[in-house]
Amino acid sequence: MKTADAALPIVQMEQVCKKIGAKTIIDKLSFEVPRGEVFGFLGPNGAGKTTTIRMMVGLMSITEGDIRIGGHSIRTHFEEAIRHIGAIVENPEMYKFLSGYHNLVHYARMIPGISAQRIEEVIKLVGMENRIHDKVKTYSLGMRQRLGIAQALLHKPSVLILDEPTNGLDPAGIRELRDHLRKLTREEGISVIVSSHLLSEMELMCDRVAIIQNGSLVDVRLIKDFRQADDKLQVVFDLEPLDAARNLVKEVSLEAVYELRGETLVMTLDRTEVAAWNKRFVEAGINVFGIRTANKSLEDQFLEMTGSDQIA
Ligand SMILES: Nc1ncnc2c1ncn2[C@@H]1O[C@H](COP(=O)(O)OP(=O)(O)OP(=O)(O)O)[C@@H](O)[C@H]1O
Repeated sequence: MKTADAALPIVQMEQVCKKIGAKTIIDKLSFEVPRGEVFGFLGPNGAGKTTTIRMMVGLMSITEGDIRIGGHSIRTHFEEAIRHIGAIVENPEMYKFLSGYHNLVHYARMIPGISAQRIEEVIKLVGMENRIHDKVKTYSLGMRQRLGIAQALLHKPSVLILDEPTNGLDPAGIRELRDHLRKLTREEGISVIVSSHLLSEMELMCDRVAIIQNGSLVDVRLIKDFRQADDKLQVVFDLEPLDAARNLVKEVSLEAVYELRGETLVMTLDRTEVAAWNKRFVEAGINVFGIRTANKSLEDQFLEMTGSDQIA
């Protein structure tokens, strides 16, 4: 959806607080979701992801602060703000004995101005052309979810918000979902917000993540920055004979950082040095059986940031 505010972030969280009774569930949460990205909302169980998403989509009131969607305040300009959102927060209602197509037609009737052509478009966007005329009861969980996404896209929202979309999906289903979400950002220019407590899934799906814990923001980072956070690589060389390799390392460089770990030699290197060391070992008659990196996983980095072992 083109708006005069196209340069603004699609979602702006401004010092959002949610209190229920005496309990503060969300505490001064501020961050921005740039347009055209898959944005992850990550935190351990109970961190406040669902509460935040419910506030974003207008299902729950905001105690303090504001949320702007496409530049419009959800507090003062609810209709304009909500028009930009397509969301699946709870399981979408579907008629299992109707086809996917008839579900979409039924749903489209409730939204003014949805054309038959738009229905065809959303079917294509979620890649369901081949199965759309089958009954929903024959669909896998992943297909039901894609139908839900198609339904949420009918009114051409600027941002699609999915709460824990990978729940219950197998790895193939997750991969498929990721491909479809990426396609949406590319082909429809739509922004996508997904929540999850699973780092591994976020890494696969998202361009950027906001990490929350106990209702507060820990950090917002590009996934690729996590990958580049360590510019030095820990490189594990599987070598034989190991003693000769160690002697060579000592001979070549006094500064080389290395350790013997089991039957391997682990060196801390710039990426560009890896090939040079491989060459030196081979030229010295040392057998190189394997080279791999052993850097901190994204997960380790998250755990360090949140100081929590709850994120799994
Ligand atoms: N209506 C409510 N009344 C009181 N506390 C609530 C209410 N709704 C949520 N909470 C509490 O707020 C906190 C955040 O809940 P929320 O469901 O937003 O977390 P979440 O990050 O989505 O977790 P999960 O991954 O488990 O769904 C939890 O401690 C929860 O118990």
